[in-house]
Parts: sequence; structure tokens; C-alpha cells
Amino acid sequence: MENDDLLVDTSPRDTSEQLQYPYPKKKITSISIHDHWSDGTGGQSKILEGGVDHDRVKIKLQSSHMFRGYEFTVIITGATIVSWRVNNQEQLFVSKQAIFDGKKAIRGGVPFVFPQFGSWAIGPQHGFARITQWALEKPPERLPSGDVEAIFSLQDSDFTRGIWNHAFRLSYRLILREKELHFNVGVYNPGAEAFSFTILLHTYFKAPDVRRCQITGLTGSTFIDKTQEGAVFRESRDVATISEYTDRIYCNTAGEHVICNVVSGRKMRMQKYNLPDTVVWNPWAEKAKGMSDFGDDEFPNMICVEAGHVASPVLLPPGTVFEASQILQVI
Ligand SMILES: O=P(O)(O)OC[C@H]1O[C@@H](O)[C@H](O)[C@@H](O)[C@@H]1O
Repeated sequence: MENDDLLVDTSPRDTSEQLQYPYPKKKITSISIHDHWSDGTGGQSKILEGGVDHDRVKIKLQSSHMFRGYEFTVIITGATIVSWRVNNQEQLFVSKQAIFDGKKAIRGGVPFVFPQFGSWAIGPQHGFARITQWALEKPPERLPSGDVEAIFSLQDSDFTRGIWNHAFRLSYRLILREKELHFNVGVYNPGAEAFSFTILLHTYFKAPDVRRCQITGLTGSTFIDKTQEGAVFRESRDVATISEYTDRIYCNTAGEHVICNVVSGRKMRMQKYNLPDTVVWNPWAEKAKGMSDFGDDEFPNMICVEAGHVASPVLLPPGTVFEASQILQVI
């Protein structure tokens, strides 16, 4: 794909515009979308890795600083972002023991949780979206703003209907900006009956030592502590820290979190719209030992801060759309 061949932006309304941008947007002087696919499909191909076929889309943005890498990679099965590099530095944690067989959710990156957060009587934990083949609706394309976007979609199939008998259509629009990644989610109900769902972006941030991470934006929120049989507490700390097995659903949190001491001691800003809840999770040493796709010694190097609509389900009437978004920004 050449820059000159870029198409006019016909994409749907950017829900992230509903978020405030309190910081100036950096001007990018030159952009190139690197077509790393050789089969002429324009963005979707099989890459052989470790003897297993994966569908991957790699989306790159190059600034005037030639040696600075800005890119992210999505595995189309599960629409899971498995890498996001800012200034050549990986921001996301993916376990060395993660399994990429398209059947099991990937242990790390940003798996897409839908239509169920947590255990599910009628289907797999955290729903089927993270283990289902999505479509690449729109291959990477440069927008007039200079940002690069790609859109993925998922709709009901025999597989999803076998678990959850509803017509639905998910759209997942990802936009790469120099130090930012934007996530725009749309859930459409084309059917004749309402359905309800929970939804969450299960983001695993990479960190040198989780014990040094601090999370803002949780103060005053009630949380359901899944490590204490769902007991409900209220967060009184100005910044939350983690020093043990943690699995909490914070309800109605602030629209913005800053997570301190992530990669290179930097800060990560998370802004969210229509995702009222925030899950904070780290399995710690004991639980890690019981996870086959997570190394025993990896828990200090990750922190999950997950924006979602999970404390209460979304009820979606026929013919309506639910929209939500998240922006991650390295600061
Ligand atoms: O192992 P999974 O299905 O990817 O889930 C990981 C964790 O995901 C978190 O979001 C949940 O709150 C935890 O309870 C869960 O253990």
C-alpha cells in the first residue's frame, strides 16, 4: 500500500471525539504505512510462526525521527492487540508462555471481552469474542489527520449462535497516533429482540515491577473484591498500589486513570468513555503457578487495568448501537 494510494476516509463517526484532549496533538511530518504482507491481500495474510498459522495485521506509523518506531499488531482471531510499540518500546505485556492456537485466549496484550465478563454458565469465561475469528473490515489506512486506522468486525455466526443465540454486530476501530492508541467499539443489535451483555478491554500493561505501579482515578469508588468472595469495599487511597493477589472490579470510576511506573518508569494515561468500570488484576505468585500460559516469575512485570461495562450489563434494544471508547497515551 503506497501513501499515494490512500483512500478517502469514509469511516463512521469517531466516538473518541467525545473525549477531551487536554494535551496538544504532536505534528507528525511524514507517515508511512508499511505493507509487510507479500501476498497482495492488502493487509491480511498468514504468517508462519512457530509452526502455527496466525492472522496478523501490523500497523505502523513513522515519524520524521527515522529510528523511532510507532506500531501495533493485531491478531485477527480474537481481535487481540499483541504488541504496541511507542518509540520502539513495547508497552504491552504478553506472557512468554502465551498460546497462539486461536482456541485459547492470548495471555497478554489487549484481548476483547464480549458478551460476558468473567465466568459464564453458557459459554467460555470472558465470552467468545477473544477466541473467534474477526474480519478485517478496513485495512490500515491513513486518515487526513495523519493518524492510521484499521477496523475489525465480528458478527453472529453458527459458532456464536450455538453459545449465545443473538444477532449482533461488533465494530472495533483502532487508531494509531504517535504516542497514543485509540479504541472505538460499537455493538449493534440488528435483531428483533433486545439483548444484554458486558464488555471490557482486558489491557495488560508491561511494567518493570508491579509493586511500584500507582493507579489514579479509583479514589472513592466502591469495588467488588473477587479475592474475597465478592465482598464490597470503598477505595480510600489517592493512588492505588498492588502488593498481593489482586482482582477487583472498581465501579463507576473516573473517566481517566494514570498508571505510574510502567515501561521505563513512564506514565500511561487511560481515558475512557461509556466504560464506567475498571478492573485491576494481577494473579501474583501462587495463582501464577496454576496458570499454564503464564510464567511463574512473570507476575511482577504486568498490571492489568481494564476498562469495561461490567458491574451491570448493557441492555441493547433492537436496532440500536452501544458505543464506547478508550485512549491510551504514553506521557
Ligand atoms: O484467565 P482469564 O480468563 O484470561 O482471566 C484472567 C482474569 O481476568 C480478570 O479480568 C478477571 O477479573 C479475573 O478474575 C481473571 O482471572
